[in-house]
Amino acid sequence: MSQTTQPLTDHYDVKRDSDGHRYLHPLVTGFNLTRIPLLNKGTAFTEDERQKLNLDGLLAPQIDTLDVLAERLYADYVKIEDTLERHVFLRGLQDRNEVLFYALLAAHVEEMLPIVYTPTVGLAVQKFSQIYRYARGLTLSTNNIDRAKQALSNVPLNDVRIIVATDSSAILGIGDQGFGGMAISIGKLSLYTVAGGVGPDKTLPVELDVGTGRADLRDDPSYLGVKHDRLKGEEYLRFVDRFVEATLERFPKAIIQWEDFSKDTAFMVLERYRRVVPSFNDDIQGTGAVVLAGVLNACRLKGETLAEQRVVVSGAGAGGAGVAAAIREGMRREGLSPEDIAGRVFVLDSRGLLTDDRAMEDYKKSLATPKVLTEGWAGTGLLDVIREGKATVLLGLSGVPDTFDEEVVKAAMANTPRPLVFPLSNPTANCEALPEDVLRWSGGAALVATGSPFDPVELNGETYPIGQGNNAFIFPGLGFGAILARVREITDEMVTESAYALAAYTQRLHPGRTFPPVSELADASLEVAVAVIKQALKDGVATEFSIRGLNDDELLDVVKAKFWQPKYLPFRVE
Ligand SMILES: O=C([O-])CC(=O)C(=O)O
Ligand SMILES: [Mg+2]
Repeated sequence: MSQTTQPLTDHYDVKRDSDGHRYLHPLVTGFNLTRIPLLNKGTAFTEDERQKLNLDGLLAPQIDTLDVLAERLYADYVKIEDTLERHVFLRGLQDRNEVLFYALLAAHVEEMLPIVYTPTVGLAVQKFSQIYRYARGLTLSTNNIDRAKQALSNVPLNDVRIIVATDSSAILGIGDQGFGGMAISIGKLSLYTVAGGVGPDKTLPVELDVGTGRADLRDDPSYLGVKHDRLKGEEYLRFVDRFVEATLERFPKAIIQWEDFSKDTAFMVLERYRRVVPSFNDDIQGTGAVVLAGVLNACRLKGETLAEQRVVVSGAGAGGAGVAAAIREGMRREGLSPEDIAGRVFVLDSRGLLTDDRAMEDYKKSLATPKVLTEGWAGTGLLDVIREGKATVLLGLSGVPDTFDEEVVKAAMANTPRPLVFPLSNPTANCEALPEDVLRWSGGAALVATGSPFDPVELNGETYPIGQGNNAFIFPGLGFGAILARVREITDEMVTESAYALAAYTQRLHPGRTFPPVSELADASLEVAVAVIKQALKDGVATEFSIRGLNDDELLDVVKAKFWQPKYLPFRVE
């Protein structure tokens, strides 16, 4: 094959000058350089670069700085009213000039997170075929899975460290989305960079298009995914095996975050691969950890412990199961026995309380309440469980709006003056209750946190900030710590430590809150990363030598130094 037919995997080297400053040595110049989002600087190419890189005459005469470009883009951005249009605008920028995208995002995290991430990303997933513009990430489908290695070799990156992969079977709370799930992989990775310090050249969104169970998508001529039913059973596993095999070969240092797999595949995929490739499931483990952190903080605000609570988890999918497991682990750490815990954590699916006499999927069995504990109860529906189980904490992971209605909240208030009510499902339309309703019904007494962003609630002259209990507070730091420690495996303890690190961060800096403000996502992630590295060392899964024996402050310095910042590096051709 001639040079020009090679895939574009080597388009630059990052080098250091004699003073240790980084610069880019481009292997591509001229017009092509302006078409590579990781390298394009738009009008910020300097006069010298323009001349040396064959760009002379191709750009506007004006030479801008990154800051000026970001301000100009922001002025355009705010003129757009529709949130999906804003998402498309930002995604377009990401596909054109990636450093500028991250500079803009970093400068407006709180404002733009709801656009690149939940809730707008939910809409972007649903409309993905309509808003699709450029190639980004890796799509494996039944059309090309037999050529997975070739497909991986076409990815224009050489050192991917973090992959977010989805089979789109349970996107957020909105279910099977077929090919559109790619938007969630892209959105999660934007957070890895802006909040988790992983350079965009080290990130790869992956869509595993195994088909869709939705006939409406398959029949839609504008749908861009493969138009057959989902692979199941052996065929499904062989598909994912091939992805993992090809990934291990091409990107041996990569970690995989499994995202939005339905309960039918999430547990199996996690267990099948977590010791083959360092990986974790964001919905089971990330959501579990973030909710544990928020519940610990809310308990402290009440002057109580977690071990004193009685917890109802509404929803037994990946998120619900993960949250129940995390809460149980938290109670175990506070000294409760398995028997004590069994009487304090109640998990409900769409048919009511999981009790051990019921027929159910394997993964639910460990979540079930012993039937004997419910003897004499009036029933096993949500209200019955809250009343009979004396619930003090309500965690919504069902994806069903209005699950936590006034009667439900008042039932919890009969058990405790200040119940924790966390309607956590995403996006906003799938949230179990609106924070302002919960606060109104409880006269401001309930402690409320959600999964999607909500404005503070004003009630009787008081302002209540609504904590965002989203796994965005966990996965960027968890993944970054795992990358820096070069782990062989991501252990459950590493995930649990990330929860305690987030709780500690919040308690230290925002003692009145359940979660930090989203503007501090990156700061919180630094501390999560440190805790994850420490636990990786303790668990003997860290292979990175240079972090051994460092104290907390030294580890924090390492994490900060490695945190990628959006800057245009100078180009040099020798
Ligand atoms: O993406 C989010 O906002 C949180 C999450 O993982 C989910 O809801 O599935
Ligand atoms: Mg998710």
